[in-house]
Amino acid sequence: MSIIELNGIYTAYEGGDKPVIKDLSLKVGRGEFVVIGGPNGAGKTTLLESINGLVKITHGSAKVCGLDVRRSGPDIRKRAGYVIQNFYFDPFTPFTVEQVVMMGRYGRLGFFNRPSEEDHRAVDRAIRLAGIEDLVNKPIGTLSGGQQQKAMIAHNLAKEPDLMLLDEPFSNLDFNSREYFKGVFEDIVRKGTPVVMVSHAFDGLPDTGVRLVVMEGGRIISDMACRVGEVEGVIRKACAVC
Ligand SMILES: Nc1ncnc2c1ncn2[C@@H]1O[C@H](COP(=O)(O)OP(=O)(O)OP(=O)(O)O)[C@@H](O)[C@H]1O
Repeated sequence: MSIIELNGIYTAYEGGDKPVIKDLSLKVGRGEFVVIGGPNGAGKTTLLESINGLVKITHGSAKVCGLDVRRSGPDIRKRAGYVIQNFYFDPFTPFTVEQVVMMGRYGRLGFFNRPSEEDHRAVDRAIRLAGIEDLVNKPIGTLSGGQQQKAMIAHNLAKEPDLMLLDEPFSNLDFNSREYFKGVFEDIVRKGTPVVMVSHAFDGLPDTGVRLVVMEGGRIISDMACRVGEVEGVIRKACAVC
């Protein structure tokens, strides 16, 4: 069964006169690691936000986790992790790192319910996995860009999502952290959860082989499986536009 099933979708921003995504079809199943590349403005972020219902789909059909995206955006967002590109918290944001990671559980437990033992265990696991144990009591807005990014990855890991959407998740991370999180994402895929990662420079490609999707002008212009060792050659061939 496909986790993502888009058929001929068009999407437009509020007030935008032209569609950004045009006649795009994409199927992603369990255990797939899909990397989306392409030039600035190609529609990569818009595609992620079409998948989780944040951008309006005007034509075509879209199912994610078995739900109709046009009707069930909020439910899909409870089940899909989404690490946003270049997101920064205001320095005065009144939440600690641990609270932000716990918010990843709210889709399961509801805003007003008390976290259970299981929620605390999931949060502890995510914090450990992201290597931010020393930051848990710090106000999120006082952290560096890279530390905030790790906290947001932890927030999405704590969610234990059915699908993980990542928008340039390595942009603020140093080399060692990139290598480390690449392994974390590979592990999610190995356990069956599909990952769809936007990576402008095809950065942080997993060593295990990957499906490379290249976008330009709101369309997919290339979609191919690519085994370990083939990545560079495939990118050169597929992505003269990048
Ligand atoms: N909130 C918005 N309202 C209107 N148009 C938008 C909005 N966000 C993006 N766009 C437009 O949609 C198009 C695609 O943008 P998008 O951010 O999806 O591209 P991208 O491939 O992710 O680019 P980049 O590599 O620079 O992040 C661009 O022309 C952009 O101007």
